[in-house]
Amino acid sequence: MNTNIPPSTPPRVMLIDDDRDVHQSIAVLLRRAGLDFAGATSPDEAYSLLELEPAEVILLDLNFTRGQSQGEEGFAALARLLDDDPAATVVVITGHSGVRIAVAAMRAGAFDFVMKPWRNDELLERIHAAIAHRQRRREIAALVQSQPATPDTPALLGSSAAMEQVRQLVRRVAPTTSDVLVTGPAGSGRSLIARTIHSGSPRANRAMVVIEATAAADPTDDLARAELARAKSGTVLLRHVDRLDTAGQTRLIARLEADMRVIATAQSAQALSPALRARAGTIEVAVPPLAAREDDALLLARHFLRRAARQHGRPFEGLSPETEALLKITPWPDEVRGLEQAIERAVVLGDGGLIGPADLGLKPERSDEQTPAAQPVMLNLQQSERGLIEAALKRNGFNISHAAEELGLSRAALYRRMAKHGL
Ligand SMILES: Nc1ncnc2c1ncn2[C@@H]1O[C@H](COP(=O)(O)OP(=O)(O)OP(=O)(O)O)[C@@H](O)[C@H]1O
Repeated sequence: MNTNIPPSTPPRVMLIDDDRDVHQSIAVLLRRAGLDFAGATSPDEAYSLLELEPAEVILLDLNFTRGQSQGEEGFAALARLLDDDPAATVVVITGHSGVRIAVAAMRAGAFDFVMKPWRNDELLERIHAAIAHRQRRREIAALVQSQPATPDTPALLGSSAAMEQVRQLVRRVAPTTSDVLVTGPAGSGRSLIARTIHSGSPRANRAMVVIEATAAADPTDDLARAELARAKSGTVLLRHVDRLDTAGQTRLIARLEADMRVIATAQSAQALSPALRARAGTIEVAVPPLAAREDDALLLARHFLRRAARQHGRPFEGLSPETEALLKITPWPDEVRGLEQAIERAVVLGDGGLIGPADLGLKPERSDEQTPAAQPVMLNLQQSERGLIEAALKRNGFNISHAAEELGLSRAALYRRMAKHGL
């Protein structure tokens, strides 16, 4: 989750409420008070927006479904907001008779509450108190923390039951020092989950060392050896341990220190030797493919669209209804990464209007066909490789070492491929 707030900008307050009239009146109030307003009409939209830009204070309405007054959805959102950012400063909005609910929300980690209908001066007072609290916390954290904090880990988005289970497991294992094996298809978010586990761990104030397992096991790779040594008494992310044969896996085990926390990624635990499974596979976190995540593909597509539009300074209208329908049923080669790249391509190459199926390489649904309704047009190997390299370079701010590490290549191999593709 992105928690870095530039110090000089006006404090940002996010409202999560399904009522557009409430948005309008609070937006006016906050802007007059010199604050920056951001609005989300659902918790899912809020997680995505907060990932792109953090807020000093979050105003959270507790009831989203008409007729509900017990605040279950609001409490679930409160838990998730604090889970994504334990320093989140949340002020809950409750109905006028909701004292019991307000108390429960504060016990659950809310900073404060306001009751409907509120007086504007009282609401502003609460917001300013929350902003001051958040800033004090940040100052104290800076004083206490002598080491630079771990870089922000992007939030793990998705609201399907399958991802909720993953999130629960991550929450449980993160604060321990257990070794973890993260399994799932390539591009499904295994590394992101590894980073999330690390950032929730007692060792989070030390950087996690990320190494391709093939390099870590290579006796001639002195750089990888030195990197691995840095992870002593810390945490190492060993990517793609299943790319090693049994001998390689044995060499790898020999290099792992007893007090290193190992988080490894693989397609499945099957390819691991019993010895490596014993060392690195104490707990398995299985990442489901997008196809098993209900409507998460759509939620992620909207998020990637917002992010790409912001990153590349492109206006965006959104996804066309046809695209949205197809996104729910389309299998993506390379999973979340494939979807992320397709959206970024569409934003960069598009004209800023609605994104149609063709912009994502999707074939419109044809009712007369027996074959699955939509298949992304597979790019040829050359294009895919170029796309992967370009995206890795961008993601890593054109840092060759980091991009090479992410791609599982040596720096030299990455340079060769960049030259081949004219990058
Ligand atoms: N649930 C998610 N929410 C937001 N972003 C996600 C999610 N899952 C994956 N991503 C993004 O998708 C991209 C691919 O994820 P990641 O690199 O973690 O996959 P991976 O399984 O480790 O892939 P590989 O091992 O093949 O490189 C990353 O940019 C990551 O931030």
